[in-house]
Amino acid sequence: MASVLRQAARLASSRCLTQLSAASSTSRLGASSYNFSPSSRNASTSSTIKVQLDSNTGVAIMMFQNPPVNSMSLDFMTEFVIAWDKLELDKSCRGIILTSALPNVFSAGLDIMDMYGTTPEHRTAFWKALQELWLKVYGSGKIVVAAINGASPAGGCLMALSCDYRIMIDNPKYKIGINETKLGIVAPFWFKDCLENTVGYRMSEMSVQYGILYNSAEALKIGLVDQLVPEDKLISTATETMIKWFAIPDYARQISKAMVRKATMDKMLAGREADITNFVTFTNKDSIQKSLGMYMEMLKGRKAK
Ligand SMILES: CCCCCCCCC/C=C/C(=O)SCCNC(=O)CCNC(=O)[C@H](O)C(C)(C)COP(=O)(O)OP(=O)(O)OC[C@H]1O[C@@H](n2cnc3c(N)ncnc32)[C@H](O)[C@@H]1OP(=O)(O)O
Repeated sequence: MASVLRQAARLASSRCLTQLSAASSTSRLGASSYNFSPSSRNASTSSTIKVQLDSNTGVAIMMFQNPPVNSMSLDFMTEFVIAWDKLELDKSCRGIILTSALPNVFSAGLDIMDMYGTTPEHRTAFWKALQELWLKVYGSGKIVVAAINGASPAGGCLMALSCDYRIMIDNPKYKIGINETKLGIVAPFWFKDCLENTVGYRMSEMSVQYGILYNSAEALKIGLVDQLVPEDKLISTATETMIKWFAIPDYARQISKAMVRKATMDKMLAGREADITNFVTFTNKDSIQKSLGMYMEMLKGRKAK
């Protein structure tokens, strides 16, 4: 089966290479060069992001390794974007699987310590980095599959929602959702838009207000994830899924994807500066700082028990 899929991918790949390079100019590409050799499995590791690209299949696996919980700190997001840009420029890469190198957690979302007790300048850089990351993943011309191998709250859920397909380990202990209100903070409009685009208006209305974290079965039921698999099948299923998507000509798929996502991206781009100001102003408030501090204490206290 795997070899048949690989062969199909190679055929599709050779048929679409010209189209892919033409389409690349329409996708959001980054700025650096990244020369994987054309026919082998290549690895690249920064301190928090590990990338493996199989140039035979065109599938790259990008693993988060920012212990203890893959929180999205400014450093993590900066390294993510650098690694992402390199893959975007690599024509042998047609799709990217996002997953975690740590057990039990995909990503704990934004690093609360970057929002708590930091300067407005720091929070401005932090929020810009998040916007940049999201624009790149959501607007990518590549096929992006989330292989969710653990908890995925808030920013972690946003990361998954920005992919084209979500596969999650079938385990009720892993939760995913937009839980910001539980921290006493508000998810920005573009988090909400991504959720709404995926699960619909009514479900997102309930979800963002209550700050609901769904277990894997619930997430599948509402369409927040597309597929559940046993833990030992996660990466193989993600890879096989990706290779099936490769049968679609890239150019047509990329234009279709851009068409579907354009309104959400344009809305965010138009409100980008205001969104940064909102975030900084909001997190300047004493009441919000207090909520964040209490939440961190709760997390640490929970561990002590
Ligand atoms: C108007 C609009 C304007 C805009 C207004 C503002 C908009 C902001 C949008 C925010 C988006 C977000 O993503 S906010 C972040 C939301 N994230 C969360 O709520 C997740 C909180 N974390 C968890 O639930 C758990 O940690 C979980 C991920 C399930 C893993 O559980 P575990 O038992 O394995 O691990 P724990 O013991 O809990 O955590 C291990 C250590 O990691 C720390 N830790 C856990 N999550 C962390 C986090 N997100 N940031 C930093 N540190 C974190 C803990 O404190 C522990 O630190 P030590 O004790 O020192 O080891």
